Amino acid sequence: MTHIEYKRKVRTIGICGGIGSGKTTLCELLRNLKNVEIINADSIGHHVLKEPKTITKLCELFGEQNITTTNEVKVNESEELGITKVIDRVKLGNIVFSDKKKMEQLNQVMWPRIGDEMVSIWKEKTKPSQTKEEESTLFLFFEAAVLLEAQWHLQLNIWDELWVVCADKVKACARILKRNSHLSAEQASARIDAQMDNEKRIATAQDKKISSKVHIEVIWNNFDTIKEFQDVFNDIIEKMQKRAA
Ligand SMILES: CC(C)(COP(=O)(O)OP(=O)(O)OC[C@H]1O[C@@H](n2cnc3c(N)ncnc32)[C@H](O)[C@@H]1O)[C@@H](O)C(=O)NCCC(=O)NCCS
Ligand SMILES: Nc1ncnc2c1ncn2[C@@H]1O[C@H](COP(=O)(O)OP(=O)(O)OP(=O)(O)O)[C@@H](O)[C@H]1O
Repeated sequence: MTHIEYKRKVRTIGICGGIGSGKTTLCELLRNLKNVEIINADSIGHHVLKEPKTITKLCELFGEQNITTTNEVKVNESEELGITKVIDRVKLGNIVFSDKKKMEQLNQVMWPRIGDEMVSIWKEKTKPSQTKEEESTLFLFFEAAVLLEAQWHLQLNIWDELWVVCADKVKACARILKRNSHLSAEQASARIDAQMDNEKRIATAQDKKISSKVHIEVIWNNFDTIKEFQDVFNDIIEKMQKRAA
């Protein structure tokens, strides 16, 4: 018996950009469109932080008492409770966002695992199926703040486009302070400085190694209202659809 396989056209787009630049806002606008799926690399990272291997490795690096908290969880069918240790992201964040070396140690553990998960998801979404699917192109977005820092633009062979979202530091800092009220101005500023600056990010994305194969879109979001950003967004989507046609 012959099996017919149907392959839907998928266009894979990475969204990167600094903290507070507007990646999530952009994704919220994308969610209103048809044929769009968005995968968030921060969420993949949060799952990776729950893997026993990761917990063991990070406790060795940073000290169990410094980065974990204990949780009461159901351990069996009869609702018995047990204690388990989980990574406390606030504690870990406070350590790594103020210490470049420690951030590098964390990245060495996390980035390969997150990258592997992104490729697995991409393989799943792009594999042929036995049922006839929609003929329209699926736009598969990966929102990954540190996409360029992690070298995923070069290491993961999945991209059709890379979108770089940018906002000036003062703007980004004000947005972070408004959104994360537990952070001080110094902490917000340290988080921005822990990442690539806009200039380097744009230059990295526009480097021939990647821009010769992948469409690069630089998106400035220094606006004070979502309405102003929406106008820019509409234009970007129109061009994205033309490229996919
Ligand atoms: C440091 C951790 C524990 C903080 O967790 P928390 O829930 O507070 O933040 P969350 O994961 O939601 O990230 C929020 C933002 O912080 C910035 N950020 C996160 N990790 C990093 C990093 N390694 N380098 C620079 N900036 C980072 C990004 O802008 C991200 O969008 C967590 O971010 C982490 O494990 N980071 C390492 C893995 C990683 O790089 N994740 C980001 C994938 S895009
Ligand atoms: N054009 C805009 N007008 C008004 N507010 C905005 C605009 N863009 C973003 N914001 C606000 O700024 C804050 C940060 O934006 P957003 O969460 O989209 O950034 P981000 O790049 O996803 O940041 P992070 O990496 O920290 O998750 C949010 O509260 C958002 O509502």
